[in-house]
Amino acid sequence: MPLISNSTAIISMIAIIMGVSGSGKSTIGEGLAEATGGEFFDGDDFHPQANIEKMHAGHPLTDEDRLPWLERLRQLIEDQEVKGKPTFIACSALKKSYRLILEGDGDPAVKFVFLEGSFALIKERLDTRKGHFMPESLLQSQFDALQAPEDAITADISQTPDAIIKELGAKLGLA
Ligand SMILES: Nc1ncnc2c1ncn2[C@@H]1O[C@H](COP(=O)(O)OP(=O)(O)OP(=O)(O)O)[C@@H](O)[C@H]1O
Ligand SMILES: O=C(O)[C@H](O)[C@@H](O)[C@H](O)[C@H](O)CO
Repeated sequence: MPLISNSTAIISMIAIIMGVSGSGKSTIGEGLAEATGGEFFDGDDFHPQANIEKMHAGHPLTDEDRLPWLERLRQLIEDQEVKGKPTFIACSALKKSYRLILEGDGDPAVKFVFLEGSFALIKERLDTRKGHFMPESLLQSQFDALQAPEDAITADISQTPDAIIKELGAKLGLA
């Protein structure tokens, strides 16, 4: 389902697909990358192992835990900007202060895409997800930490993945 209708390369579009655990960041980010010929990165791959182990043990991360992770993701963003390909990064980016780190000094290439959904719907999805390190028990702490962005592109996650990808492709100017 190619979204880009012409061969014009999208220069430095870095979309941070954000939201609580289980909101669909990886599913949608991978789908957008596939649909646009862009690149997808799972933010979890940039966590220190200690963070993964802490979450797996059922403990929420602190601002201090997340700082090195966010700094590594900012470096990824800067590395990707020179490639001139659409880039999609799954990253919870729960707080405004985290988003300020990711967007550097107001980097115009960075766009936040907020996947919005209810606790009940996301809990239901996490209950059926298998083989992931993140326990469903941490979902409330994710909502507690979430500071919804005022100026992000948003999508209602009660839709199907395909419908969300199509909607976001258009909102990102990729269709
Ligand atoms: N729009 C959707 N409709 C139905 N199921 C969905 C949708 N989006 C994602 N899912 C399913 O919900 C679960 C969570 O999705 P996903 O792992 O992509 O979320 P995530 O935000 O990346 O989670 P985490 O932050 O914990 O890695 C998966 O089992 C996925 O298949
Ligand atoms: O900021 C955080 O608390 C973490 O990054 C979590 O969001 C996990 O990365 C993700 O949800 C599990 O895969």
